[in-house]
Amino acid sequence: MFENGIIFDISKDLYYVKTENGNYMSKARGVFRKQKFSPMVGDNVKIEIFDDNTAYIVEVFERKNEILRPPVVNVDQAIVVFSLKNPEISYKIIDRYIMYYEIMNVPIILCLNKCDLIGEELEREFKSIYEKLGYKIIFNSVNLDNKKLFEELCGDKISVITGPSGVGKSTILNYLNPNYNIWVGEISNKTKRGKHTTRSATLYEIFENSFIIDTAGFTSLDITKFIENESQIRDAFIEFKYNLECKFSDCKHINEPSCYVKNELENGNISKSRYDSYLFYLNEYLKNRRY
Ligand SMILES: Nc1nc2c(ncn2[C@@H]2O[C@H](COP(=O)(O)OP(=O)(O)OP(=O)(O)O)[C@@H](O)[C@H]2O)c(=O)[nH]1
Ligand SMILES: [Zn+2]
Repeated sequence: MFENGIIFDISKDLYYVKTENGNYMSKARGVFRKQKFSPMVGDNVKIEIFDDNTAYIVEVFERKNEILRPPVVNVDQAIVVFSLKNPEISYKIIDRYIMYYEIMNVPIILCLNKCDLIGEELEREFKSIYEKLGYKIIFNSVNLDNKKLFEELCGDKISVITGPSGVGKSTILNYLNPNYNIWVGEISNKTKRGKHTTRSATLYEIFENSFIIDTAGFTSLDITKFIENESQIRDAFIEFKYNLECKFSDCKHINEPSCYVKNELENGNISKSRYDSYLFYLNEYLKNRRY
């Protein structure tokens, strides 16, 4: 019997696959190993289930994308959670997350959490920088009921939820689904889940058919490893996309004459904090890259 499903967890060489009819613990056919191909969390797969209840992945369908941190494929969006108080997350760090997911080609939703702790002025400053970039922004706190909004944004999608430690990611997930950190379901072909030590990323079904991956934050060094060239950094700042209007088509927007970005910076249309982040991460990359 064949069924299609999605890998929601991996432990050693066991793949946990959710299909319409249940969850199956599967092995991968040897052919994948020979091709040095590893099925990943988020993969859409075909499994073959035998009478003795063993299951094997026989086919992995084409991937939409693949991100490295956390190691997941077919991600629809990243929800970047941060706070401006308790902890006070700097714009530079927010920009690091944005940059990373832009480079990974994953749509971004910003979630300013703990809104109850910040005054109007700080909120206004934040809005003046980030609203004009065009990212969806969720203003959230424990006092606000944003369940519907999250449901709408996450419906039928695989979302990564990420952000620095302590900003309230677990609180959000628990609020959205009080069972979120409990095992997602029974395994149809085994009674015990078995030892589960090498967990790297797990899809949780936060709402029906809406998966979320909770992931810890990352450091800037992690990012430098994934960047292949400096223009990727420039292009990750989406308001710099007017490259064509710079005199030089490969303008880095630093010292070049007739630079649209520097012009916009002077006019106040591009935020100084964003431009500073760009210079900061560009320098960091140039310092750390391996030749
Ligand atoms: N004032 C306020 N505090 C909050 C809010 N949301 C969460 N907290 C508190 O912030 C602290 C950290 O929340 P967590 O949900 O554990 O944060 P996290 O992002 O999951 O942290 P890590 O597990 O370290 O990644 C807890 O003490 C929460 O009670 C909020 O909206 N307002
Ligand atoms: Zn320029």
